[in-house]
Amino acid sequence: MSVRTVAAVPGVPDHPTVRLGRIGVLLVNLGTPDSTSIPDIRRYLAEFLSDRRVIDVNPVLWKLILHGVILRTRPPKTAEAYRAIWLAETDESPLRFHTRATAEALQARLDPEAETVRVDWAMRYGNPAIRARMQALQDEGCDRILVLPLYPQYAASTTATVVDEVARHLLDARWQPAVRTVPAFHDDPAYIEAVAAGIETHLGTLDWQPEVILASFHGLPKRYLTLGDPYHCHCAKTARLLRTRLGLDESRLRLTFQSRFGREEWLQPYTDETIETLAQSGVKRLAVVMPGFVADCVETLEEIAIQARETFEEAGGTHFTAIPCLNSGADAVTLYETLVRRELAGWWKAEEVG
Ligand SMILES: C=CC1=C(C)c2cc3[nH]c(cc4nc(cc5[nH]c(cc1n2)c(C)c5CCC(=O)O)C(CCC(=O)O)=C4C)c(C)c3C=C
Ligand SMILES: [Fe+2]
Ligand SMILES: [Fe+2]
Repeated sequence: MSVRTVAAVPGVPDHPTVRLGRIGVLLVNLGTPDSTSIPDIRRYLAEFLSDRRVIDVNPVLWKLILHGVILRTRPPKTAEAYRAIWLAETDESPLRFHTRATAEALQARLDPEAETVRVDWAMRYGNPAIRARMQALQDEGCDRILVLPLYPQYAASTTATVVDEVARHLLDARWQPAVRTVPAFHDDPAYIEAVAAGIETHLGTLDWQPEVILASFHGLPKRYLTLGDPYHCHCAKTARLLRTRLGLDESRLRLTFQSRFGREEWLQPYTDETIETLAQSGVKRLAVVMPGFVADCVETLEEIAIQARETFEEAGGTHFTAIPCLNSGADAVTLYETLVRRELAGWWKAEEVG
């Protein structure tokens, strides 16, 4: 199939010229504030924490708590964390930087001239918004759009809420594109290989080796697991496949969960408590890999590389390293290229893409 131009709609004299037949690929990540100012952080947290997929408690009660307590108390603390990791050169968060760089590199791999495949990126919360980028892709002639939520492990709080937002765009569209979504890739050999290679490369740069590696994933309320969310199982499977690939047993590569929010119980074991216990029990050298985050962000660079390091060293550890996420490196782009080509093959004959 080739790109074609529809010059006019018969009977509609001033109908604009439309270019059709392109495929859009939309990479979607979680989101990020526009700046580290308190109002921008508050706006971002308000959007994020008002999402029923993220916080599912009684909506009336939650609105009171969110606006009455959380959005008054949390923004200064969150702003401080973002300031510690903000990229001065491009004036943005690392998550935003890597999401954009990944989209650009993937465009170059798939179709450098963007003749038939147009790669774009969006954020679920904050900017650029999913609905704006879906429309922009359509305006550029994409009548099919492949959405890639950048979460290896499915969670309703992450993957599903991206698809919800795409669906809201479709609900309002008079002329809908055809849409596909890339499924979770927690056990995909291409993903496991990329993460394992990242661990090996990073450890190869050190003049010491860890006694223990923690595979630390973002947590979720434990209740979400009992309600049927497969996230915990996806994380456990990723950790198991990494152990097999790296030849490590459960005591050398441990599964933990970080970034708790609120008072209820979250998935266990907790990363911070595990780090403290390990140091107190005599472990001196620790590495932390965060395979659930495809790009470094406030949760990996501040909570782990800064805070968790302090926790470990204060409890007696001597050597600590936070392994970089896939970010926008060649391995990451190869992974996304594999995932995207597999889906596009259903729309185009493989040889027609790129
Ligand atoms: C990778 C998967 C993620 C899951 C699952 C997830 C669930 C989840 N998160 C919160 C609350 C917060 N998360 C915050 C930051 C944040 N979360 C993820 C990813 C997942 N979240 C990322 C990649 C980031 C970093 C974004 C960046 O720009 O760097 C924050 C904001 C920071 C802070 O104030 O601590 C909050 C709040 C909940 C409640 C939740 C599931 C219910
Ligand atoms: Fe989060
Ligand atoms: Fe956090």
